[in-house]
Amino acid sequence: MRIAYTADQIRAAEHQLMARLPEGTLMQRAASGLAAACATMLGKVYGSRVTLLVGSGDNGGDALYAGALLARRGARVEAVLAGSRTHEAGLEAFLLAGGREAGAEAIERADLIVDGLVGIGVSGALREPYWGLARAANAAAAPTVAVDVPSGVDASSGRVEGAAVEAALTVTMGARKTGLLVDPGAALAGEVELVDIGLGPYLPDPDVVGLTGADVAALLPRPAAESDKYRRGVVGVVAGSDQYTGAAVLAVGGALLAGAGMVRYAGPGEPVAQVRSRWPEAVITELERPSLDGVGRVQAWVVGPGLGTGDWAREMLAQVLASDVPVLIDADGLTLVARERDLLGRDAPVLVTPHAGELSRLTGAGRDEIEADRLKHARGAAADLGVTVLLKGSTTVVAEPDRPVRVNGTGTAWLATGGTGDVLSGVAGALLAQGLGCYDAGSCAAYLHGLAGRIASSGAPLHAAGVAAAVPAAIRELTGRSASR
Ligand SMILES: NC(=O)C1=CN([C@@H]2O[C@H](COP(=O)(O)OP(=O)(O)OC[C@H]3O[C@@H](n4cnc5c(N)ncnc54)[C@H](OP(=O)(O)O)[C@@H]3O)[C@@H](O)[C@H]2O)[C@@H](O)CC1
Ligand SMILES: Nc1ncnc2c1ncn2[C@@H]1O[C@H](COP(=O)(O)OP(=O)(O)O)[C@@H](O)[C@H]1O
Ligand SMILES: [K+]
Repeated sequence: MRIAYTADQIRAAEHQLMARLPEGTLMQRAASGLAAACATMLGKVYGSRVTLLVGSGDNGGDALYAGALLARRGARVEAVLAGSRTHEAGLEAFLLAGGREAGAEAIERADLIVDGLVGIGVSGALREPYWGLARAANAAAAPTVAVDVPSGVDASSGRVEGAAVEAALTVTMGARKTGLLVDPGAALAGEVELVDIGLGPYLPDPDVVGLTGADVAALLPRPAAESDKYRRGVVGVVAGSDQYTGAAVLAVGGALLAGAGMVRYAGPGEPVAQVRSRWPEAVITELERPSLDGVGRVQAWVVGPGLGTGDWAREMLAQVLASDVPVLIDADGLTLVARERDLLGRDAPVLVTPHAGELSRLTGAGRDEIEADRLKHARGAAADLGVTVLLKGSTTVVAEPDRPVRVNGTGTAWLATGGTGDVLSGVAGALLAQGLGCYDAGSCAAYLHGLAGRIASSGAPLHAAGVAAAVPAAIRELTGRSASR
Protein backbone atom coordinates (compact mmCIF):
# COMPACT_ATOMS: atom_id res chain seq x y z
CA MET A 1 0.00 0.00 0.00
CA ARG A 2 1.25 3.46 -0.78
CA ILE A 3 0.35 5.73 2.08
CA ALA A 4 0.47 9.49 2.25
CA TYR A 5 0.03 12.25 4.77
CA THR A 6 -0.97 15.90 5.02
CA ALA A 7 1.57 18.61 5.80
CA ASP A 8 0.20 18.92 9.35
CA GLN A 9 0.59 15.20 10.00
CA ILE A 10 4.17 15.31 8.73
CA ARG A 11 5.02 18.33 10.83
CA ALA A 12 3.66 16.73 13.99
CA ALA A 13 5.69 13.56 13.38
CA GLU A 14 8.84 15.56 12.56
CA HIS A 15 8.40 17.50 15.74
CA GLN A 16 8.43 14.35 17.87
CA LEU A 17 11.38 12.84 16.03
CA MET A 18 13.43 16.06 16.08
CA ALA A 19 13.11 16.27 19.86
CA ARG A 20 15.15 13.04 20.11
CA LEU A 21 17.91 13.92 17.68
CA PRO A 22 20.73 16.48 17.51
CA GLU A 23 19.70 19.59 15.60
CA GLY A 24 20.01 19.37 11.88
CA THR A 25 20.06 15.56 11.73
CA LEU A 26 16.85 15.28 9.75
CA MET A 27 17.93 17.81 7.20
CA GLN A 28 21.24 15.98 6.75
CA ARG A 29 19.36 12.74 6.13
CA ALA A 30 17.03 14.48 3.70
CA ALA A 31 19.92 16.14 1.87
CA SER A 32 21.96 12.98 1.43
CA GLY A 33 18.93 11.15 -0.01
CA LEU A 34 18.30 14.08 -2.31
CA ALA A 35 21.92 14.28 -3.45
CA ALA A 36 21.97 10.53 -4.17
CA ALA A 37 18.82 10.81 -6.28
CA CYS A 38 20.31 13.76 -8.20
CA ALA A 39 23.53 11.81 -8.79
CA THR A 40 21.57 8.87 -10.20
CA MET A 41 19.68 11.19 -12.49
CA LEU A 42 22.86 12.91 -13.68
CA GLY A 43 24.73 9.65 -14.30
CA LYS A 44 28.09 11.37 -14.10
CA VAL A 45 28.31 13.97 -11.33
CA TYR A 46 31.83 15.28 -11.96
CA GLY A 47 31.73 18.27 -14.30
CA SER A 48 27.92 18.39 -14.52
CA ARG A 49 26.05 21.64 -14.02
CA VAL A 50 23.41 21.75 -11.32
CA THR A 51 21.24 24.78 -10.57
CA LEU A 52 19.46 25.03 -7.24
CA LEU A 53 16.33 27.14 -6.83
CA VAL A 54 16.43 28.08 -3.16
CA GLY A 55 13.48 29.49 -1.21
CA SER A 56 13.53 31.01 2.26
CA GLY A 57 12.57 27.94 4.30
CA ASP A 58 13.91 24.51 5.12
CA ASN A 59 13.01 23.26 1.66
CA GLY A 60 15.76 25.56 0.41
CA GLY A 61 17.99 24.25 3.21
CA ASP A 62 17.59 20.70 1.89
CA ALA A 63 18.57 21.89 -1.58
CA LEU A 64 21.66 23.76 -0.32
CA TYR A 65 23.01 20.84 1.70
CA ALA A 66 22.41 18.47 -1.22
CA GLY A 67 24.10 21.00 -3.51
CA ALA A 68 27.11 21.00 -1.17
CA LEU A 69 27.35 17.20 -1.42
CA LEU A 70 27.18 17.34 -5.21
CA ALA A 71 29.78 20.14 -5.34
CA ARG A 72 32.12 17.97 -3.28
CA ARG A 73 31.75 15.30 -5.93
CA GLY A 74 32.90 17.73 -8.62
CA ALA A 75 29.61 19.13 -9.90
CA ARG A 76 29.47 22.82 -10.77
CA VAL A 77 26.58 23.87 -8.55
CA GLU A 78 24.95 27.28 -8.65
CA ALA A 79 22.22 28.53 -6.33
CA VAL A 80 19.51 31.04 -7.25
CA LEU A 81 18.51 32.55 -3.91
CA ALA A 82 14.87 33.52 -4.27
CA GLY A 83 13.72 34.22 -0.73
CA SER A 84 13.85 37.28 1.47
CA ARG A 85 16.17 35.15 3.64
CA THR A 86 18.13 31.94 3.14
CA HIS A 87 18.82 28.92 5.36
CA GLU A 88 22.06 30.20 6.90
CA ALA A 89 23.88 27.02 7.80
CA GLY A 90 22.89 25.46 4.49
CA LEU A 91 24.26 28.40 2.54
CA GLU A 92 27.48 28.34 4.52
CA ALA A 93 27.99 24.61 3.84
CA PHE A 94 27.16 25.14 0.18
CA LEU A 95 29.69 27.99 -0.30
CA LEU A 96 32.33 26.12 1.66
CA ALA A 97 31.95 23.13 -0.67
CA GLY A 98 32.60 25.34 -3.70
CA GLY A 99 29.01 26.18 -4.67
CA ARG A 100 28.28 29.64 -6.07
CA GLU A 101 25.42 32.09 -6.00
CA ALA A 102 23.96 32.98 -9.40
CA GLY A 103 21.11 34.80 -11.12
CA ALA A 104 18.10 33.21 -12.82
CA GLU A 105 20.07 32.76 -16.05
CA ALA A 106 21.78 29.76 -14.37
CA ILE A 107 18.57 27.82 -15.02
CA GLU A 108 19.26 27.74 -18.74
CA ARG A 109 22.81 26.39 -18.46
CA ALA A 110 21.91 23.58 -16.06
CA ASP A 111 22.02 19.85 -16.74
CA LEU A 112 19.78 19.39 -13.72
CA ILE A 113 17.56 21.81 -11.80
CA VAL A 114 16.78 21.26 -8.11
CA ASP A 115 13.54 22.87 -6.96
CA GLY A 116 13.97 23.90 -3.33
CA LEU A 117 11.65 26.91 -3.50
CA VAL A 118 8.90 25.72 -1.15
CA GLY A 119 7.84 22.43 0.37
CA ILE A 120 5.17 21.70 2.94
CA GLY A 121 5.36 25.29 4.13
CA VAL A 122 3.73 26.73 0.99
CA SER A 123 0.63 28.85 1.37
CA GLY A 124 -1.46 29.97 -1.59
CA ALA A 125 -0.25 30.63 -5.12
CA LEU A 126 3.51 31.06 -5.67
CA ARG A 127 4.57 34.67 -5.36
CA GLU A 128 7.26 36.41 -7.39
CA PRO A 129 10.08 35.75 -7.87
CA TYR A 130 9.20 32.08 -7.20
CA TRP A 131 6.48 32.10 -9.85
CA GLY A 132 8.86 33.28 -12.57
CA LEU A 133 11.57 30.82 -11.52
CA ALA A 134 9.08 27.93 -11.63
CA ARG A 135 8.08 28.88 -15.16
CA ALA A 136 11.71 29.27 -16.24
CA ALA A 137 12.50 25.80 -14.86
CA ASN A 138 9.53 24.34 -16.74
CA ALA A 139 10.70 25.98 -19.96
CA ALA A 140 14.33 24.81 -19.57
CA ALA A 141 15.71 21.77 -21.36
CA ALA A 142 17.08 20.21 -18.18
CA PRO A 143 14.90 17.98 -15.98
CA THR A 144 13.87 19.21 -12.55
CA VAL A 145 14.13 17.30 -9.29
CA ALA A 146 11.62 18.66 -6.78
CA VAL A 147 12.53 18.67 -3.12
CA ASP A 148 9.68 17.16 -1.06
CA VAL A 149 6.90 18.46 -3.35
CA PRO A 150 6.96 20.40 -6.62
CA SER A 151 6.79 24.04 -5.58
CA GLY A 152 3.29 25.40 -6.12
CA VAL A 153 1.59 22.09 -5.32
CA ASP A 154 -0.30 22.04 -2.04
CA ALA A 155 1.18 19.07 -0.19
CA SER A 156 -2.07 18.24 1.60
CA SER A 157 -4.48 18.24 -1.34
CA GLY A 158 -2.63 18.23 -4.67
CA ARG A 159 -4.21 21.58 -5.39
CA VAL A 160 -2.33 24.04 -7.62
CA GLU A 161 -3.14 27.73 -7.57
CA GLY A 162 -1.41 29.40 -10.49
CA ALA A 163 1.98 28.09 -11.58
CA ALA A 164 3.78 25.04 -10.22
CA VAL A 165 7.03 23.30 -10.99
CA GLU A 166 6.78 20.32 -13.36
CA ALA A 167 9.19 17.78 -11.94
CA ALA A 168 10.70 14.73 -13.57
CA LEU A 169 11.38 13.35 -10.10
CA THR A 170 10.17 14.34 -6.65
CA VAL A 171 12.34 13.30 -3.73
CA THR A 172 10.01 13.36 -0.77
CA MET A 173 11.20 13.33 2.83
CA GLY A 174 10.03 10.99 5.56
CA ALA A 175 6.70 9.99 4.00
CA ARG A 176 4.73 10.64 0.82
CA LYS A 177 2.56 13.71 0.86
CA THR A 178 -1.11 13.45 -0.14
CA GLY A 179 -0.62 16.02 -2.89
CA LEU A 180 1.81 13.69 -4.66
CA LEU A 181 -0.91 11.07 -5.16
CA VAL A 182 -3.79 13.29 -6.27
CA ASP A 183 -4.05 15.33 -9.46
CA PRO A 184 -3.27 17.98 -10.43
CA GLY A 185 -0.29 17.62 -8.03
CA ALA A 186 0.37 13.99 -8.91
CA ALA A 187 0.72 14.81 -12.60
CA LEU A 188 3.39 17.42 -11.77
CA ALA A 189 5.45 15.24 -9.42
CA GLY A 190 6.89 12.84 -12.01
CA GLU A 191 8.44 9.78 -10.38
CA VAL A 192 8.30 9.91 -6.59
CA GLU A 193 11.20 8.69 -4.50
CA LEU A 194 10.87 8.41 -0.75
CA VAL A 195 13.82 9.18 1.53
CA ASP A 196 13.57 7.48 4.90
CA ILE A 197 14.49 9.96 7.63
CA GLY A 198 13.18 7.80 10.48
CA LEU A 199 9.68 9.30 10.71
CA GLY A 200 7.89 5.93 10.56
CA PRO A 201 7.24 5.33 14.29
CA TYR A 202 5.76 8.80 14.71
CA LEU A 203 3.31 8.78 11.81
CA PRO A 204 -0.43 8.49 12.51
CA ASP A 205 -3.00 6.68 10.34
CA PRO A 206 -2.53 7.86 6.77
CA ASP A 207 -4.59 10.58 5.15
CA VAL A 208 -4.83 8.75 1.82
CA VAL A 209 -3.90 5.31 0.57
CA GLY A 210 -3.08 4.05 -2.91
CA LEU A 211 -3.60 0.34 -3.49
CA THR A 212 -0.78 -1.52 -5.22
CA GLY A 213 -1.30 -4.39 -7.63
CA ALA A 214 -0.50 -6.84 -4.85
CA ASP A 215 -3.10 -5.24 -2.57
CA VAL A 216 -5.76 -5.54 -5.26
CA ALA A 217 -4.76 -9.12 -6.04
CA ALA A 218 -5.17 -9.99 -2.37
CA LEU A 219 -8.63 -8.39 -2.22
CA LEU A 220 -10.03 -9.79 -5.48
CA PRO A 221 -12.41 -12.70 -4.98
CA ARG A 222 -11.45 -15.89 -6.81
CA PRO A 223 -13.55 -18.93 -7.53
CA ALA A 224 -12.74 -21.99 -5.45
CA ALA A 225 -13.59 -25.69 -5.82
CA GLU A 226 -16.95 -25.28 -4.11
CA SER A 227 -17.96 -22.24 -6.19
CA ASP A 228 -21.04 -22.15 -8.35
CA LYS A 229 -22.50 -19.28 -10.30
CA TYR A 230 -24.85 -18.22 -7.51
CA ARG A 231 -22.27 -18.37 -4.75
CA ARG A 232 -19.81 -16.39 -6.86
CA GLY A 233 -22.25 -13.49 -6.90
CA VAL A 234 -25.09 -12.42 -9.14
CA VAL A 235 -25.16 -8.81 -10.23
CA GLY A 236 -28.28 -7.09 -11.51
CA VAL A 237 -27.96 -4.31 -14.06
CA VAL A 238 -30.64 -1.68 -14.55
CA ALA A 239 -29.21 0.52 -17.27
CA GLY A 240 -29.93 1.69 -20.79
CA SER A 241 -33.15 2.89 -22.36
CA ASP A 242 -34.68 2.85 -25.81
CA GLN A 243 -32.64 6.00 -26.48
CA TYR A 244 -29.33 4.92 -24.88
CA THR A 245 -28.75 1.25 -25.55
CA GLY A 246 -24.95 1.23 -25.42
CA ALA A 247 -24.73 1.96 -21.71
CA ALA A 248 -26.58 -1.30 -21.00
CA VAL A 249 -24.22 -3.31 -23.21
CA LEU A 250 -21.12 -1.74 -21.62
CA ALA A 251 -22.25 -2.08 -18.00
CA VAL A 252 -23.27 -5.71 -18.52
CA GLY A 253 -19.94 -6.36 -20.27
CA GLY A 254 -17.96 -4.82 -17.41
CA ALA A 255 -19.85 -6.97 -14.91
CA LEU A 256 -19.45 -10.21 -16.87
CA LEU A 257 -15.75 -9.73 -17.51
CA ALA A 258 -14.93 -8.75 -13.93
CA GLY A 259 -15.93 -12.16 -12.69
CA ALA A 260 -19.58 -12.06 -11.66
CA GLY A 261 -21.07 -15.55 -11.36
CA MET A 262 -24.04 -14.34 -13.33
CA VAL A 263 -25.41 -11.07 -14.67
CA ARG A 264 -29.13 -10.34 -14.73
CA TYR A 265 -30.20 -7.54 -17.01
CA ALA A 266 -33.64 -5.88 -16.85
CA GLY A 267 -34.77 -3.20 -19.28
CA PRO A 268 -37.08 -2.24 -22.13
CA GLY A 269 -37.09 -3.73 -25.65
CA GLU A 270 -34.30 -1.85 -27.43
CA PRO A 271 -31.48 -2.32 -24.92
CA VAL A 272 -32.69 -5.87 -24.28
CA ALA A 273 -32.17 -6.67 -27.96
CA GLN A 274 -28.69 -5.17 -27.89
CA VAL A 275 -27.63 -6.88 -24.68
CA ARG A 276 -29.03 -10.21 -25.90
CA SER A 277 -27.08 -10.10 -29.15
CA ARG A 278 -23.84 -8.91 -27.54
CA TRP A 279 -23.92 -10.95 -24.32
CA PRO A 280 -25.76 -14.28 -24.67
CA GLU A 281 -24.41 -15.13 -21.20
CA ALA A 282 -26.63 -12.53 -19.51
CA VAL A 283 -29.98 -13.57 -18.05
CA ILE A 284 -32.42 -11.05 -19.42
CA THR A 285 -35.83 -9.80 -18.40
CA GLU A 286 -37.62 -7.62 -20.92
CA LEU A 287 -39.77 -5.13 -19.06
CA GLU A 288 -43.19 -3.91 -20.19
CA ARG A 289 -43.45 -1.64 -17.18
CA PRO A 290 -40.90 -0.39 -14.64
CA SER A 291 -40.86 -3.26 -12.16
CA LEU A 292 -38.36 -5.71 -10.71
CA ASP A 293 -41.03 -8.38 -10.16
CA GLY A 294 -39.79 -11.66 -11.58
CA VAL A 295 -36.26 -10.42 -12.30
CA GLY A 296 -34.78 -12.78 -9.72
CA ARG A 297 -32.44 -12.40 -6.78
CA VAL A 298 -29.11 -10.62 -7.02
CA GLN A 299 -26.32 -9.88 -4.55
CA ALA A 300 -25.80 -6.33 -5.83
CA TRP A 301 -27.41 -3.87 -8.24
CA VAL A 302 -25.89 -1.44 -10.72
CA VAL A 303 -28.37 1.27 -11.65
CA GLY A 304 -28.26 4.36 -13.77
CA PRO A 305 -26.05 4.35 -16.89
CA GLY A 306 -28.14 5.47 -19.87
CA LEU A 307 -31.34 4.92 -17.88
CA GLY A 308 -32.84 8.34 -18.59
CA THR A 309 -34.33 10.59 -15.95
CA GLY A 310 -38.07 10.25 -16.58
CA ASP A 311 -40.80 8.45 -14.60
CA TRP A 312 -39.73 4.98 -15.75
CA ALA A 313 -36.14 5.57 -14.64
CA ARG A 314 -37.22 7.06 -11.33
CA GLU A 315 -39.45 4.07 -10.57
CA MET A 316 -36.71 1.57 -11.45
CA LEU A 317 -34.24 3.41 -9.25
CA ALA A 318 -36.68 3.49 -6.34
CA GLN A 319 -37.32 -0.26 -6.65
CA VAL A 320 -33.62 -1.07 -6.80
CA LEU A 321 -32.98 1.07 -3.73
CA ALA A 322 -35.86 -0.62 -1.89
CA SER A 323 -33.92 -3.91 -2.05
CA ASP A 324 -31.71 -5.06 0.81
CA VAL A 325 -28.49 -5.57 -1.18
CA PRO A 326 -25.65 -3.14 -2.02
CA VAL A 327 -26.44 -0.71 -4.85
CA LEU A 328 -24.09 1.15 -7.16
CA ILE A 329 -25.63 4.34 -8.58
CA ASP A 330 -24.10 5.97 -11.64
CA ALA A 331 -24.90 8.55 -14.34
CA ASP A 332 -28.66 9.21 -14.77
CA GLY A 333 -29.27 7.48 -11.45
CA LEU A 334 -27.20 10.24 -9.84
CA THR A 335 -29.20 12.96 -11.58
CA LEU A 336 -32.36 11.43 -10.10
CA VAL A 337 -30.80 11.25 -6.64
CA ALA A 338 -29.68 14.88 -6.94
CA ARG A 339 -33.33 15.79 -7.50
CA GLU A 340 -34.64 13.55 -4.75
CA ARG A 341 -32.11 12.95 -1.97
CA ASP A 342 -34.60 10.92 0.07
CA LEU A 343 -34.10 8.03 -2.33
CA LEU A 344 -30.79 7.38 -0.55
CA GLY A 345 -32.51 6.61 2.75
CA ARG A 346 -31.84 2.88 3.01
CA ASP A 347 -29.93 0.57 5.34
CA ALA A 348 -27.94 -1.46 2.82
CA PRO A 349 -24.71 0.02 1.38
CA VAL A 350 -24.65 2.53 -1.47
CA LEU A 351 -21.70 3.29 -3.77
CA VAL A 352 -22.08 6.35 -6.00
CA THR A 353 -19.71 6.81 -8.95
CA PRO A 354 -19.96 10.41 -10.19
CA HIS A 355 -17.60 12.31 -12.44
CA ALA A 356 -17.00 15.91 -11.39
CA GLY A 357 -20.07 17.17 -13.29
CA GLU A 358 -22.35 14.63 -11.63
CA LEU A 359 -20.90 15.37 -8.20
CA SER A 360 -21.51 19.04 -8.87
CA ARG A 361 -25.18 18.24 -9.44
CA LEU A 362 -25.28 16.26 -6.20
CA THR A 363 -23.56 18.81 -3.97
CA GLY A 364 -23.92 22.18 -5.68
CA ALA A 365 -20.13 22.78 -5.73
CA GLY A 366 -18.70 23.99 -9.07
CA ARG A 367 -17.21 21.43 -11.41
CA ASP A 368 -13.85 23.23 -11.65
CA GLU A 369 -13.72 23.59 -7.90
CA ILE A 370 -14.28 19.84 -7.52
CA GLU A 371 -11.56 19.02 -10.02
CA ALA A 372 -9.11 21.36 -8.25
CA ASP A 373 -9.66 19.71 -4.85
CA ARG A 374 -11.00 16.22 -5.47
CA LEU A 375 -10.32 14.94 -1.97
CA LYS A 376 -12.19 17.65 -0.16
CA HIS A 377 -15.27 17.28 -2.32
CA ALA A 378 -15.35 13.49 -2.33
CA ARG A 379 -14.95 13.41 1.45
CA GLY A 380 -17.59 16.09 1.92
CA ALA A 381 -20.10 14.27 -0.28
CA ALA A 382 -19.48 10.93 1.47
CA ALA A 383 -20.11 12.56 4.84
CA ASP A 384 -23.18 14.53 3.70
CA LEU A 385 -24.85 11.73 1.80
CA GLY A 386 -23.77 8.90 4.12
CA VAL A 387 -22.58 6.77 1.18
CA THR A 388 -19.31 5.68 -0.40
CA VAL A 389 -18.25 8.10 -3.13
CA LEU A 390 -16.05 7.08 -6.06
CA LEU A 391 -15.17 10.32 -7.84
CA LYS A 392 -13.96 9.60 -11.37
CA GLY A 393 -11.36 11.54 -13.33
CA SER A 394 -7.63 11.59 -13.90
CA THR A 395 -7.09 10.51 -10.30
CA THR A 396 -10.04 8.48 -9.11
CA VAL A 397 -10.70 8.82 -5.39
CA VAL A 398 -12.87 6.64 -3.17
CA ALA A 399 -14.13 8.26 0.01
CA GLU A 400 -16.06 6.68 2.83
CA PRO A 401 -16.72 8.30 6.21
CA ASP A 402 -13.98 7.59 8.81
CA ARG A 403 -11.54 5.85 6.47
CA PRO A 404 -8.50 7.13 4.59
CA VAL A 405 -9.42 8.09 1.06
CA ARG A 406 -8.25 5.54 -1.48
CA VAL A 407 -6.68 7.12 -4.54
CA ASN A 408 -6.05 5.45 -7.86
CA GLY A 409 -3.71 6.54 -10.59
CA THR A 410 -3.55 3.42 -12.78
CA GLY A 411 -5.64 4.99 -15.55
CA THR A 412 -4.64 6.79 -18.70
CA ALA A 413 -6.04 9.96 -20.22
CA TRP A 414 -7.14 7.80 -23.18
CA LEU A 415 -9.94 6.62 -20.89
CA ALA A 416 -11.54 10.03 -21.30
CA THR A 417 -13.95 8.77 -23.94
CA GLY A 418 -17.68 8.00 -23.94
CA GLY A 419 -18.83 4.81 -22.26
CA THR A 420 -15.78 3.92 -20.18
CA GLY A 421 -17.63 4.98 -17.02
CA ASP A 422 -20.41 2.49 -17.84
CA VAL A 423 -17.80 -0.27 -17.95
CA LEU A 424 -16.46 0.85 -14.57
CA SER A 425 -19.92 0.62 -13.02
CA GLY A 426 -20.26 -2.97 -14.24
CA VAL A 427 -16.82 -3.91 -12.92
CA ALA A 428 -17.51 -2.40 -9.50
CA GLY A 429 -20.98 -3.99 -9.43
CA ALA A 430 -19.45 -7.42 -10.07
CA LEU A 431 -17.06 -6.92 -7.14
CA LEU A 432 -19.92 -5.85 -4.86
CA ALA A 433 -21.88 -8.94 -5.87
CA GLN A 434 -18.85 -11.07 -5.07
CA GLY A 435 -18.91 -9.79 -1.52
CA LEU A 436 -16.51 -6.84 -1.38
CA GLY A 437 -17.71 -3.80 0.54
CA CYS A 438 -18.24 -0.51 -1.28
CA TYR A 439 -14.81 0.84 -0.27
CA ASP A 440 -12.89 -2.20 -1.53
CA ALA A 441 -15.14 -2.79 -4.55
CA GLY A 442 -14.81 0.84 -5.65
CA SER A 443 -11.06 1.07 -5.20
CA CYS A 444 -10.31 -2.35 -6.75
CA ALA A 445 -12.63 -1.58 -9.67
CA ALA A 446 -10.87 1.75 -10.26
CA TYR A 447 -7.51 -0.01 -10.25
CA LEU A 448 -8.62 -2.77 -12.62
CA HIS A 449 -10.43 -0.36 -14.91
CA GLY A 450 -7.37 1.91 -15.13
CA LEU A 451 -5.10 -1.03 -15.85
CA ALA A 452 -7.55 -2.42 -18.43
CA GLY A 453 -7.55 1.05 -20.00
CA ARG A 454 -3.77 0.98 -20.29
CA ILE A 455 -3.82 -2.50 -21.78
CA ALA A 456 -6.57 -1.54 -24.24
CA SER A 457 -4.78 1.65 -25.20
CA SER A 458 -1.04 0.90 -25.31
CA GLY A 459 -0.55 4.57 -26.08
CA ALA A 460 -3.28 4.84 -28.72
CA PRO A 461 -7.03 5.58 -28.68
CA LEU A 462 -9.22 3.00 -27.02
CA HIS A 463 -12.96 2.43 -27.02
CA ALA A 464 -15.10 1.51 -24.05
CA ALA A 465 -15.89 -2.02 -25.24
CA GLY A 466 -12.14 -2.59 -25.58
CA VAL A 467 -11.67 -1.58 -21.94
CA ALA A 468 -14.25 -4.15 -20.87
CA ALA A 469 -12.54 -6.76 -23.03
CA ALA A 470 -9.20 -6.02 -21.35
CA VAL A 471 -10.48 -6.49 -17.79
CA PRO A 472 -9.60 -10.24 -17.70
CA ALA A 473 -6.07 -9.41 -18.90
CA ALA A 474 -5.80 -6.83 -16.12
CA ILE A 475 -6.89 -9.41 -13.55
CA ARG A 476 -4.45 -11.93 -15.02
CA GLU A 477 -1.63 -9.40 -14.82
CA LEU A 478 -2.34 -8.85 -11.13
CA THR A 479 -3.01 -12.34 -9.96
CA GLY A 480 -0.72 -14.30 -12.29
CA ARG A 481 -1.01 -18.00 -12.74
CA SER A 482 -2.50 -18.62 -9.34
CA ALA A 483 -5.76 -17.27 -10.77
CA SER A 484 -6.09 -20.29 -13.03
CA ARG A 485 -7.70 -22.37 -10.33
N1 LIG B 1 11.20 20.10 9.67
C1 LIG B 1 12.13 19.16 9.44
O1 LIG B 1 12.67 18.56 10.34
C2 LIG B 1 12.48 18.81 8.09
C3 LIG B 1 12.00 19.55 7.00
N2 LIG B 1 12.40 19.27 5.77
C4 LIG B 1 12.17 20.18 4.68
O2 LIG B 1 11.61 21.38 5.12
C5 LIG B 1 10.49 21.72 4.34
C6 LIG B 1 9.55 22.57 5.11
O3 LIG B 1 10.28 23.71 5.48
P1 LIG B 1 9.58 25.04 6.03
O4 LIG B 1 8.65 24.67 7.11
O5 LIG B 1 10.65 25.94 6.37
O6 LIG B 1 8.72 25.53 4.81
P2 LIG B 1 9.10 25.69 3.26
O7 LIG B 1 8.28 24.68 2.52
O8 LIG B 1 10.54 25.68 3.02
O9 LIG B 1 8.52 27.13 2.87
C7 LIG B 1 8.27 28.10 3.82
C8 LIG B 1 8.58 29.46 3.28
O10 LIG B 1 8.22 29.61 1.95
C9 LIG B 1 7.69 30.91 1.73
N3 LIG B 1 6.41 30.76 1.06
C10 LIG B 1 5.30 30.14 1.49
N4 LIG B 1 4.33 30.18 0.58
C11 LIG B 1 4.85 30.87 -0.45
C12 LIG B 1 4.32 31.26 -1.71
N5 LIG B 1 3.05 30.95 -2.07
N6 LIG B 1 5.12 31.95 -2.55
C13 LIG B 1 6.39 32.26 -2.19
N7 LIG B 1 6.92 31.91 -1.01
C14 LIG B 1 6.17 31.24 -0.15
C15 LIG B 1 7.58 31.58 3.07
O11 LIG B 1 8.63 32.48 3.13
P3 LIG B 1 8.46 34.05 3.37
O12 LIG B 1 7.44 34.51 2.38
O13 LIG B 1 8.00 34.16 4.78
O14 LIG B 1 9.81 34.57 3.10
C16 LIG B 1 7.81 30.47 4.05
O15 LIG B 1 8.58 30.88 5.16
C17 LIG B 1 9.94 20.41 3.91
O16 LIG B 1 9.13 20.53 2.78
C18 LIG B 1 11.22 19.63 3.65
O17 LIG B 1 11.73 19.95 2.36
C19 LIG B 1 13.32 18.16 5.55
O18 LIG B 1 14.59 18.70 5.61
C20 LIG B 1 13.17 17.08 6.57
C21 LIG B 1 13.34 17.63 7.92
N1 LIG C 1 -7.82 12.31 -17.86
C1 LIG C 1 -8.13 11.09 -17.43
N2 LIG C 1 -7.18 10.23 -17.00
C2 LIG C 1 -7.50 8.99 -16.56
N3 LIG C 1 -8.77 8.51 -16.53
C3 LIG C 1 -9.76 9.31 -16.94
C4 LIG C 1 -9.50 10.63 -17.41
N4 LIG C 1 -10.68 11.19 -17.72
C5 LIG C 1 -11.63 10.26 -17.48
N5 LIG C 1 -11.07 9.12 -17.01
C6 LIG C 1 -11.78 7.90 -16.62
O1 LIG C 1 -12.66 7.53 -17.68
C7 LIG C 1 -13.93 7.14 -17.16
C8 LIG C 1 -14.99 8.09 -17.71
O2 LIG C 1 -16.19 7.88 -17.08
P1 LIG C 1 -17.46 8.80 -17.34
O3 LIG C 1 -17.07 10.22 -17.22
O4 LIG C 1 -18.55 8.30 -16.48
O5 LIG C 1 -17.77 8.51 -18.87
P2 LIG C 1 -19.08 7.92 -19.54
O6 LIG C 1 -20.23 8.52 -18.80
O7 LIG C 1 -19.01 8.36 -20.97
O8 LIG C 1 -19.03 6.44 -19.41
C9 LIG C 1 -13.78 7.16 -15.65
O9 LIG C 1 -13.40 5.89 -15.18
C10 LIG C 1 -12.65 8.15 -15.42
O10 LIG C 1 -11.95 7.94 -14.21
K1 LIG D 1 10.01 22.08 -3.67
